Amino acid sequence: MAAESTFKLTYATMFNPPEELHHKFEAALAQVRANLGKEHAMIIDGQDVYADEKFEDRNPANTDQVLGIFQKGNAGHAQRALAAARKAFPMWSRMKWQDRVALVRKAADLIDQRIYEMGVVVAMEVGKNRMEALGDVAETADLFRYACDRMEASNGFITEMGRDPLVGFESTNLSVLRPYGVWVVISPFNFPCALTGGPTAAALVTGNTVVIKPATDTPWTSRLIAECLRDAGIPDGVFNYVTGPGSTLGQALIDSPEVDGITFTGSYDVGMKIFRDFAQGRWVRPTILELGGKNPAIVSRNADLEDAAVGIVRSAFGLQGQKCSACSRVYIEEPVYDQLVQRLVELTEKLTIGDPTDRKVYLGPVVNRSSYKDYQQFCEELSQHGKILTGGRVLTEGEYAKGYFCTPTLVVDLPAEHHLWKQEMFVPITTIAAVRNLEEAMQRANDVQYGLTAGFYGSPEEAEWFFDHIQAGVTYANRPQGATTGAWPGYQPFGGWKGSGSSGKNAGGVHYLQLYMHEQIQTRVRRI
Ligand SMILES: NC(=O)c1ccc[n+]([C@@H]2O[C@H](COP(=O)([O-])OP(=O)(O)OC[C@H]3O[C@@H](n4cnc5c(N)ncnc54)[C@H](O)[C@@H]3O)[C@@H](O)[C@H]2O)c1
Ligand SMILES: N[C@@H](CCC=O)C(=O)O
Repeated sequence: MAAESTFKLTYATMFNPPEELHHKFEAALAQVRANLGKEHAMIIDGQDVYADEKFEDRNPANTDQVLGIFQKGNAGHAQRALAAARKAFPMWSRMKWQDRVALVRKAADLIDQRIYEMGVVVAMEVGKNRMEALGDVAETADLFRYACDRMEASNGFITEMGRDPLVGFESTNLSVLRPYGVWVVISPFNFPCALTGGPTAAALVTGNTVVIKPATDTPWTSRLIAECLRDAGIPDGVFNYVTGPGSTLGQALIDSPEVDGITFTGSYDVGMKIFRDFAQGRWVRPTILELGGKNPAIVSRNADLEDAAVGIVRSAFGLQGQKCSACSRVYIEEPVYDQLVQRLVELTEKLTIGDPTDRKVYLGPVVNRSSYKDYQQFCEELSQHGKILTGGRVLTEGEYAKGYFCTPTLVVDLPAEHHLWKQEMFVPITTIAAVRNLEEAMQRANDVQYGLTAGFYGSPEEAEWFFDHIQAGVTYANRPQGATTGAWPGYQPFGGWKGSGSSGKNAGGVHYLQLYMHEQIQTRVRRI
């Protein structure tokens, strides 16, 4: 975002962008549209690699539109990519860390240079509105730079320790964090840029070599990240990009003894399977899992209700509720329940739905037919067991006829024991309940297997109580920019507790890079 020098794009600032940003997005949109339907290769050992089988990447806003043709990589491609990464590891890991930092920074600059093109691809591939799409790309460049900054701030993680109190000897001790080896990054569809690029940058800057496998709904965005890494001059084999189904290609990566560590971001069920499968190796290998969420907002009788309403609606329906951090549950103290619910409905009904590349649109389509069907089934069930206040239907006429468009949905009167209070739906549906007091809200908020993000609206004293009691890795108080969403590297490092994540250290934070390295103590003794 260098051109808009006074404007720093983050998920919290994206609501009033400068006009210039829209002009540049429009220009990039025209260019990308003129280049749809092309075939894209995998990248293994620096070479474009084609598979016998292919798959189509289609636009969820208009499923007639083929965005690109991608390679259906198989177990053989997984082995080739891992072998290339293994071969490159000695050179890359022994390179001065300052040189690795320089290359990763250069890749960040290239991402910035291509931000509009990449933003358009994210919007078309995922269905993100244009500001969310540009945010995903800008976040990626910031994650790259943050990883570089942490490497520098930590002196490459080389730390002088105490000297042994020996008579007649000088004994110096160094703690050196060193890379593990070959790292696999498996990413989800919803943040195809940041959640592919962020772990990749962390793994690379710390000296690991990488194999990237994106979600099958979003292979194009990751191809563009891979191009930025390649064009920055990162040597052949240091990163490799393969595409294909998780159940075959992804599983082959997980099952390989050639993998030294993995970062998986995706659903709880797939993540737990990967965790168990990966544990079948000969020793314990680092497994960073970033999983689902069922993120609550709690609203006290002392809250600023307008801030609460705006923040909840943004977090419930940004990216069509398909953020791990989406606000999918709301607990409101009884005295302000009616007033807040009325305002939530008003704001929800004002949201614009349509082609997400259009600047006026807030909600695009959900990502694929499976999510579209899920939405319809959830709405059917919720209408039987609760009351749908607004939404609850898909749009199928006119401009919506060829896409997966779902109306943003608010539900009340769902019994507290209903399973949809606990299950991640990952579509634009939020359930709302009245609570007698904040203790009841907190008990219900924590009574799920997840612990990713949470939001609170109330007095400053109540907010401190909230932080102290909520079981979640990213927590916000009194934030109209987003009740539970909108974390940014360096500001809100992102990660979850309980079933939402394995490492307990958040991405884009001060403790993250260390997850990609193991410690070696080097003791050097000489007689004096
Ligand atoms: N905690 C976080 O930071 C975070 C961020 C974004 C999304 N998510 C979660 O991701 C989910 C949505 O993304 P999704 O639908 O793409 O998730 P998903 O679990 O369906 O897929 C994620 C990735 O895993 C791959 N995969 C599937 N089966 C595999 C297997 N057997 N072996 C190896 N790889 C396999 C997929 O191809 C994809 O690349 C939600 O649950 C969301 O909460 C979490
Ligand atoms: N950075 C995102 C979370 C990514 C998960 O899907 C947010 O905070 O909204």
